[in-house]
Amino acid sequence: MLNNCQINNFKITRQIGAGAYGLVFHATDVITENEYAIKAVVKTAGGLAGGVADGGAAAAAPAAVLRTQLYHYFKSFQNAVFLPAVDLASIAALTDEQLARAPHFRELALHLRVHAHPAVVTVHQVLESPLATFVVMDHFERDLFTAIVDHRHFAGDGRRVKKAFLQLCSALRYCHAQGVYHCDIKPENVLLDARDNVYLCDFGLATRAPRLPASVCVGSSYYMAPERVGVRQADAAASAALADAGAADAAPAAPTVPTAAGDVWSLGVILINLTCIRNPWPKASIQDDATFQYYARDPLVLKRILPVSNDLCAILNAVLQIDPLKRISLEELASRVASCASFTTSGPLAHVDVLEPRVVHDFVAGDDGVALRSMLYGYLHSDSDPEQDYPNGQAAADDSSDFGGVSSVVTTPTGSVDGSEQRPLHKRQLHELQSQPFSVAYLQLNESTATNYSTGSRWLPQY
Ligand SMILES: Nc1ncnc2c1ncn2[C@@H]1O[C@H](COP(=O)(O)OP(=O)(O)OP(=O)(O)O)[C@@H](O)[C@H]1O
Repeated sequence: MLNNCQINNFKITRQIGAGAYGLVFHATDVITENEYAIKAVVKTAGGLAGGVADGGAAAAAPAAVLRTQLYHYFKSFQNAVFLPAVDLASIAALTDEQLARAPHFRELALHLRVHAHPAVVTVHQVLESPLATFVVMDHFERDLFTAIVDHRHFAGDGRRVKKAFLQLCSALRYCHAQGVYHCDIKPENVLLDARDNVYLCDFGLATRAPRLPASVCVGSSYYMAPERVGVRQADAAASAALADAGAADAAPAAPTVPTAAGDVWSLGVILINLTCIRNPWPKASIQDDATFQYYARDPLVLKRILPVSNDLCAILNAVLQIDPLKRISLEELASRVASCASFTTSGPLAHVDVLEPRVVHDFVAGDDGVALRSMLYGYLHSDSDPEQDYPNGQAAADDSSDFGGVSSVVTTPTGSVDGSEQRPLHKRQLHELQSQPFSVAYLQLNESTATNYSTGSRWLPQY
């Protein structure tokens, strides 16, 4: 419907995405013919449809509402608008107080703090209109989910798996070093270029809080760490029982949990996706998920439910530590994956190349060596990163303010949302979902609120 509308020198050619917070379009620069993705983010404090204050009426189809508004906006200017660009550095430098007054810049501000890393999608311009902010980014044809599941792109190539994974480790380590925690690491939020380089995107759930209260539930359910799923009474009791039996590493519920460790867990699930084309469980909850309960009792159960080698199982056990304080660091994870000789018990990934440091360097440096220093951050800096160290009993920099007091934010594995229910988030709004073919809905505003959980995914574990 917005095809052939033009913003400055960018001609919109088609819509390529719709999420909780905006619409994404493919666009071509009419001068250079370069391709871009342009994300339109609505400029209201409540998000796409005004938040819960409107009783959910406008929230029925937020993407459609924005699309219609944009249609009329462009039409009133004969389909060509000329918009001022906002200085990127000034957005990145916005303080929390300023972002509270301009919440539509929040995701962008965090993204801009880390987009210098070659494995993070680059933002080129931010254009302001009265209706929406338009974010002009690099465009990539496919995401990691499509490459893994639909194209089986990684199924037979261990070096390709390692390249993608090591680049992700490097990107995430860079984000954490900049004090940005993604909180929604999943294949749908990783884009892929024709040379198999990966690019992290969608900082819509990112936060600068190094620790979050254990009651904050944020992320996409398949990829959420157990401490992110939310500690409820029943889980705490089950954990305690397991701990009493000496059967698990389960720790008693902590008041806050390290945010970075949640991202590391999600990477562990992505490693399973890349090597096994499966997810281990729909949700890392002892109470709600029988498979995860088995895993909590015996981590070696991974070898029974997935075709993983002993080597990979050991790595996964180090990543998927139930206690976030015991989880492996990103540096160690990258190093162990680089030197892993076997991912699976049989098939093409049963024997994979052990990577020499030079090859790792090439993989993470990118073809053109752009921003080599930041790319290599995770490999060349041996000094510990304060954001990554979580000694027991450390004074908690507890901060759930990024989540607007809302304790639960869960996105769909598909990355798309159809807006059947909404709640405020990041002083914008959430959510969603249910009717998508493999969506997961899970909204929990506090411990007493009923949980709504459904799934029907291509990712469903097959044992
Ligand atoms: N740079 C890009 N190149 C190509 N496609 C993109 C790009 N950025 C986003 N997309 C597409 O648009 C979709 C939605 O983008 P994004 O995830 O940033 O929006 P969102 O509103 O935060 O979505 P969600 O609520 O589902 O997380 C993505 O799943 C992806 O398919």
